[in-house]
Amino acid sequence: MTASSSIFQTSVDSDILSNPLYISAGLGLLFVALCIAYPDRLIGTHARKEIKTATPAFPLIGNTIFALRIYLKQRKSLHEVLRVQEEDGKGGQPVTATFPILGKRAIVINRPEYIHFCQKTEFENFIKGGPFLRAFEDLLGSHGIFVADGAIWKRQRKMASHIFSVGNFKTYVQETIHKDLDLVNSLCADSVKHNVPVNICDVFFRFTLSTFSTMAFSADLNCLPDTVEGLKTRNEFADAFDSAQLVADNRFFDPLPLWLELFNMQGFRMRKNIKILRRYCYRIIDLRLAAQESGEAKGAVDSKQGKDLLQLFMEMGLTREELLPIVLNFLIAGRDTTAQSLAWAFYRFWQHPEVVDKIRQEVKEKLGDRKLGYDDLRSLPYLHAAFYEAIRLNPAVPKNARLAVKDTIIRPYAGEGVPLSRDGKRDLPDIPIKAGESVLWSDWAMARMPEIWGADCKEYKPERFLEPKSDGSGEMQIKQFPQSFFHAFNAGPRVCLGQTLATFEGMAAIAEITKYFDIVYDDNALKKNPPIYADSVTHPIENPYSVRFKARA
Ligand code: HEM
Repeated sequence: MTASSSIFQTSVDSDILSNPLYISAGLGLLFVALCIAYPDRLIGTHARKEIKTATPAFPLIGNTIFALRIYLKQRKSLHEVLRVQEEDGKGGQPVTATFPILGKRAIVINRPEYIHFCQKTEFENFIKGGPFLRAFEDLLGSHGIFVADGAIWKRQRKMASHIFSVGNFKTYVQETIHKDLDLVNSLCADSVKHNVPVNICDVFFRFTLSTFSTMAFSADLNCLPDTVEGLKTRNEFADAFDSAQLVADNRFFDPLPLWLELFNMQGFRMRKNIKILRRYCYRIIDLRLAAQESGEAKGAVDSKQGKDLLQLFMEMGLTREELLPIVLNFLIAGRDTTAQSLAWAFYRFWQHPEVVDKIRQEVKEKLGDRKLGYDDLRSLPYLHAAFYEAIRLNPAVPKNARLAVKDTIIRPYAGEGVPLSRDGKRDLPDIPIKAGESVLWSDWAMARMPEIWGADCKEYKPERFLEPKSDGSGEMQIKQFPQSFFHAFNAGPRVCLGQTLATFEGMAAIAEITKYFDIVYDDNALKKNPPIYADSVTHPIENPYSVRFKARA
């Protein structure tokens, strides 16, 4: 090449580079090429042809708008998951979505067969990981049982399992729950006396907070009054806890970096809530530390009823600061889940008064004037079924996710004991998943899928949980579904630790309240304004309802 032609060439190049028309055309071409390469998925993600993509999906941003609508509260998360399942995953098929959250790709696995694989067959490969840390670390710490993985989680689980021993149930747990139910009954009687309605959802929250803090921390928080007047004192801890959970849940759908919370309302709210919660929990911990020093920590370390949860963790040598997230993690588990389940159950009772009649009849026949004891759990199958059916339709943890540690193929029929679809069909594909991507499921959506629960899945039918005993007596017993089928209590090594406690507490509360009182619902209010869920980590009622009570003769 001659010197003149090279000078000529350079000037043409620089002309192209400085000509806005050429630059725009080049960028336009690049954009079109990228849109062709990523027609319905987030830029940089791998194609996943085996599974359908959730709608709406756009070139380069994938399903970001889907997540943003939930984040901005324009759509309700559970309804969106169900819509995607019904429209894009017809017949209960898996669906996938890409967005700048949950490892850039989530695969919706709303089927027991997939859940079994991720929570049992390859449990070690599907962890809580980054998304949970991002949402919860400032609130629940990185070491709390709900957030931790691996050895830290295992240690906490082992330690906590001690308080759920049968011995503990037959003494301390049973006694504490009935003591608090006596307070609930006095409260209901007081509302009859003054003929005033009571926010029953609030009463359940106070009841479970009171019983759990007594059982786990031997702390009386004075949050459960025995008069209607007492309900006027708001529970600062509960308010802060509810608000913090709403923020934590929103973070799962927030595509922006978390440090922006330093400057926005969401961050401000969270910091304020955490301050209140810490103050409250430190009160519980400091009371114990003081009692220990003065030798007064009697109930907590009494060998007859076993050590309470706080004592068990203290003996691990944890500091005051390390104990804080443990107290919070267990409070969220012990308070919210059971209280919300009871609030939804009593709403179902409004829709199905015949269920209450059957519960009363069973309780009268089997218990007479006795209070429900741990040994009675098996002899009240209808009450049990009525509570579980309410939990099926309104599970306390309505959606959940896990992160894949390494590349794998999710095989829906791997291994023994895999629960198959209702008709025993093998109708699901294998799903390849890459390290860092997420699986997502919703027990709330699964409860509404005919492929899992049959054509009447959306109806409240306790009979679903009943089957005849095999001894030919004609008596009924509670039906045992595989964990990944009736999945409201989770499955595999991380199955709910408090299932028996929650079952006992819920059944005892329903038995006691319906024994002594008729519940008078405000039909007009409930028809006009039926309970809807708030998008949260658990499943609270956004618009709690009130009832009146009438003493039964
Ligand atoms: C109806 C009431 C309840 C329901 C539906 C329920 C449901 C669940 C679910 C779905 C999980 C799994 C969460 C996850 O891993 O992401 C879980 C875990 C757990 N639950 Fe429950 N729960 C209930 C009541 C309770 C109660 C009363 C306690 C008492 C402390 C409790 C203690 C726990 C604990 C400690 C875990 C963590 C287990 C682990 O990760 O190893 N739960 N529960």
